[in-house]
Amino acid sequence: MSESQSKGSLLLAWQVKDKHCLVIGAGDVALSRINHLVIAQAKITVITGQNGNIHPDIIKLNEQEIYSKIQAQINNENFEIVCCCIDDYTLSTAIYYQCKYLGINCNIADKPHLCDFYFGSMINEKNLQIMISTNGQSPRLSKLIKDSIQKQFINGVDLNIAVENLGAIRAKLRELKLVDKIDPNDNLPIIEKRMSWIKTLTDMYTIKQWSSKRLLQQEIETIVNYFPDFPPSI
Ligand SMILES: C[C@@]1(CC(=O)O)C2=NC(=C\c3[nH]c(c(CCC(=O)O)c3CC(=O)O)Cc3[nH]c(c(CC(=O)O)c3CCC(=O)O)/C=C3\N/C(=C\2)[C@@H](CCC(=O)O)[C@]3(C)CC(=O)O)/[C@H]1CCC(=O)O
Ligand SMILES: NC(=O)c1ccc[n+]([C@@H]2O[C@H](COP(=O)([O-])OP(=O)(O)OC[C@H]3O[C@@H](n4cnc5c(N)ncnc54)[C@H](O)[C@@H]3O)[C@@H](O)[C@H]2O)c1
Repeated sequence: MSESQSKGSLLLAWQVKDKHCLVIGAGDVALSRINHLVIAQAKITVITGQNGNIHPDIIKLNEQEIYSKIQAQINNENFEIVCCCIDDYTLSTAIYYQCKYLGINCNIADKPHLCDFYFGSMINEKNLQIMISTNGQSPRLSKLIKDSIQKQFINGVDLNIAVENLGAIRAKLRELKLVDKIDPNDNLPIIEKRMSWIKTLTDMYTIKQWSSKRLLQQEIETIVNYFPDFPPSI
């Protein structure tokens, strides 16, 4: 890789649904980690301190039984990730090395050299998620950039409607169970055709147009039935 190429992190959409994730601490930072894990539908365990300093929203979530608050030993559990958000640097460092010993990926809040992954500023609009990272250079700037992107949702463009419309069209198209006329056992030509069709269709209308109206099931079917041709452009 040449020096001129940019360097950053590997930004992924980590699938932790139903996987066991551990949050240590119960303050503001722990709450933000928990909220991200709730959205990702993880199985969450929170270890709180013994001084009773638990964020009220964490208590509320627990009452809703969205996650289970139990005391757990890291050693006895197969955790997908560990998020440590406590105000005890010595203990955090020990937790980091214990996680490394056990091969668990972990994030020690605000200690970049003790993080296998960073949290970024997140926009969570149902299926549309946007993460901003400055790779540790300026978390506050990450937040400001996120806030400025988020204004798009307030200014009359609900991008999530575009996500839903195109998600539904893609799902309907795949339901058609198309087969290749030349070789019915070969799926590849159909996949190629389907991908190229959905790419062209997505590009035919602007993001604003895709966001302007939630399509009805019947309208989705009408659009998909044009395949391999296209509906008229607006
Ligand atoms: C984005 C966000 C996500 C989240 O935590 O959910 C996040 N920090 C947020 C806020 C924030 N954190 C800090 C401030 C004070 C102002 C400032 O410093 O700017 C503010 C601003 C505020 O509170 O408004 C202090 C701070 N943070 C780190 C250090 C250590 C260092 O720099 O060495 C210090 C200095 C501590 C000290 O001085 O001792 C380190 C990390 N913080 C990260 C993430 C990772 C890098 C992500 C990236 O670069 O994009 C990384 C590397 C590791 C991690 O923690 O995962 C969240 C915004 C949430 C939102 O969008 O609302
Ligand atoms: N990203 C940010 O905005 C930000 C701001 C300030 C601090 N921080 C960093 O993140 C850490 C947590 O921040 P916070 O604002 O949530 O702090 P906080 O003081 O609100 O919460 C700390 C939590 O850790 C718990 N705790 C302490 N020792 C524990 C132990 N041995 N076992 C289990 N739990 C224990 C406490 O009970 C408390 O719930 C800070 O220490 C700091 O390193 C981050």
